[in-house]
Amino acid sequence: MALNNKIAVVTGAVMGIGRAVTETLLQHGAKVALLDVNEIAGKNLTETLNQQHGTGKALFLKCDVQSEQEIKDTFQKTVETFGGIDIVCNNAGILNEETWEKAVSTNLMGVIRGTYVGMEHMNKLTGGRGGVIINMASMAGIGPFPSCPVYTATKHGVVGFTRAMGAASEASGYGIRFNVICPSFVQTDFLANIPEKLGRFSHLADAAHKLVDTLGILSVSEVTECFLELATDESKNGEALVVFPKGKTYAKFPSVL
Ligand SMILES: NC(=O)C1=CN([C@@H]2O[C@H](COP(=O)(O)OP(=O)(O)OC[C@H]3O[C@@H](n4cnc5c(N)ncnc54)[C@H](O)[C@@H]3O)[C@@H](O)[C@H]2O)C=CC1
Ligand SMILES: CC/C=C\CC(=O)/C=C/C=C\C=C\C=C\[C@@H](O)[C@@H](O)C/C=C\CCC(=O)O
Repeated sequence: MALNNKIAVVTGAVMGIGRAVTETLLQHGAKVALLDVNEIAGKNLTETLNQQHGTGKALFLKCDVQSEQEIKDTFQKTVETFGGIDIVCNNAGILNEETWEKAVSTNLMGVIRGTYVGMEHMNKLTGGRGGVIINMASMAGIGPFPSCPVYTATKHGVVGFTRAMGAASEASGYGIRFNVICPSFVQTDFLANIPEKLGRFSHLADAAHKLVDTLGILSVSEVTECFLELATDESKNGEALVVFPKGKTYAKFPSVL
């Protein structure tokens, strides 16, 4: 699928990986709705992006992915402004083992909300034109990360949900592909103040830092390369693409059938 003139929604679009995904989409000729809780930074970034890529290419919409109503309203506004939705990147996520219910609501439920509302506009069976939904998990969605069990659970949930949606789409004819990216550590503000975010597991912060040293740190562009591959390669559906500094690989899962 070529990205030129496609319409995309990115959650958590103002910082880090989401911002890089947004910039990549714009560079490839797509129009992008940037959804984020950070209104001031979001408006500033969008002004800059429209100067770089052309007026009206980027649209900032304040949205907390914890709210189904805000997701519905902002996706609707995207359709009214740009004329449809072809690509959704459910990227917004947090690390906080203390306020763990907020982490579940943001990281897992936010992805499910964004997927289901995205489908309302994209499903070929209900008048949409199909497209691709790419969710942001983590390597912690493939293997356990002892210092953050709830974060691990949310990311395992995102991987399982995306794979199941890929199979459901194929079986139902939605015309939408569903894929998930599982990066190891990425150079963003997310990695700041890790011990404070681990709550009752803050005593495992040193082990987490050692894992960062062992695995190394990815640049956001290594993640956007994965995004581009999953967005443009029409053969990819229900895939989990794992990326770490040594390279990227499609995850293989045990089959019970
Ligand atoms: N940085 C890393 O090492 C890794 C990050 N990830 C995942 O990538 C995704 C993005 O992470 P980063 O860019 O590193 O984080 P970041 O903290 O740099 O940026 C996150 C963005 O999401 C926004 N956001 C947070 N909560 C939100 C909410 N409820 N609704 C809407 N927007 C919200 C923030 O305002 C910010 O703009 C997350 O899902 C994270 O779990 C996965 C693997 C590694
Ligand atoms: C602290 C969280 C920071 C970033 C979030 C993120 O999503 C990054 C994840 C990066 C890598 C995750 C790797 C998980 C690997 C597991 O499967 C195990 O192999 C790790 C086992 C032990 C690690 C040592 C420890 O933390 O105790």
